[in-house]
Amino acid sequence: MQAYDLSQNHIVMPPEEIALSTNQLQVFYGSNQTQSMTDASLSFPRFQITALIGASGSGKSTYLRSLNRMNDRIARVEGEIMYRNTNINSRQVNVYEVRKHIGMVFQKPNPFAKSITDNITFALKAAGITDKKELRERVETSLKEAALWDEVKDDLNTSALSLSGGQQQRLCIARAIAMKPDILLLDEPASALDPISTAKLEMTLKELVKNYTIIIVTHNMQQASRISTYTAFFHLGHVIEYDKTTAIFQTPTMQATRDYVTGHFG
Ligand SMILES: Nc1ncnc2c1ncn2[C@@H]1O[C@H](COP(=O)(O)OP(=O)(O)OP(=O)(O)O)[C@@H](O)[C@H]1O
Repeated sequence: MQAYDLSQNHIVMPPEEIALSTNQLQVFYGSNQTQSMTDASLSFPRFQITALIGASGSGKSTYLRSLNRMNDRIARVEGEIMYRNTNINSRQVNVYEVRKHIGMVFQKPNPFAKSITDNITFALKAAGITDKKELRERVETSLKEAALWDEVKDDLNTSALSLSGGQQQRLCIARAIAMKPDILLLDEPASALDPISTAKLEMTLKELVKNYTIIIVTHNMQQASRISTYTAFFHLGHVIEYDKTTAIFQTPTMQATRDYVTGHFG
């Protein structure tokens, strides 16, 4: 692979209101503390979709998972993660509170082996919501927001495992937004889906971004350019370039970005 100068980068500060930002985020894995993320400083604009792109192993998931402290048990994460004027990477901050505000959807749909309703109410009940009417309303609202309601409204008590992969992934989105988060993190949410389910998921994300700030890891560059406003390009644990998606794909500043988006990478 061609060696790029990793000390150089091009990172813009979006002019919009910022929902979440990281300052010099560094991640170290394992007993020998291998550094997998170096000084990632990015700001994510509110009510926009930001895509994280880069080759396999470039650190996209490592970075994404750090944002709601999913790496706590497997890595040492240094640096600041600023959310509502608080550094949520501080040990004093309760991770369960963080995850109420910053929800996550994973690569493979992972509904619980429970009914559609129970998938959504499980975390709500654990958070102390017991009022039946409120639970019913939250189920309906979140399924509508995740564009799944019309397909499942007559089968709410059937097993979530009987849904198609695309429906399961939208159920996982519904489950995440039932907690009324501010920010949704999605780690390659369409990688296990067929093109029709992928298109439906993308349409859902375009609707959701009216109410949520979305950060999505994707391997699919067409997907990044279809749905995101901003894109960050990662390489070997470094953020090389962060800019408007149109700039990243049409007029990238850095050689590594140019090579990656034109398929001349490696
Ligand atoms: N749990 C872990 N323990 C040790 N090293 C890890 C762990 N998870 C990731 N890494 C390492 O961190 C680096 C970045 O991996 P990461 O999964 O974040 O990249 P990625 O860009 O998301 O890749 P992919 O697109 O294949 O998912 C890699 O070198 C990987 O081996």
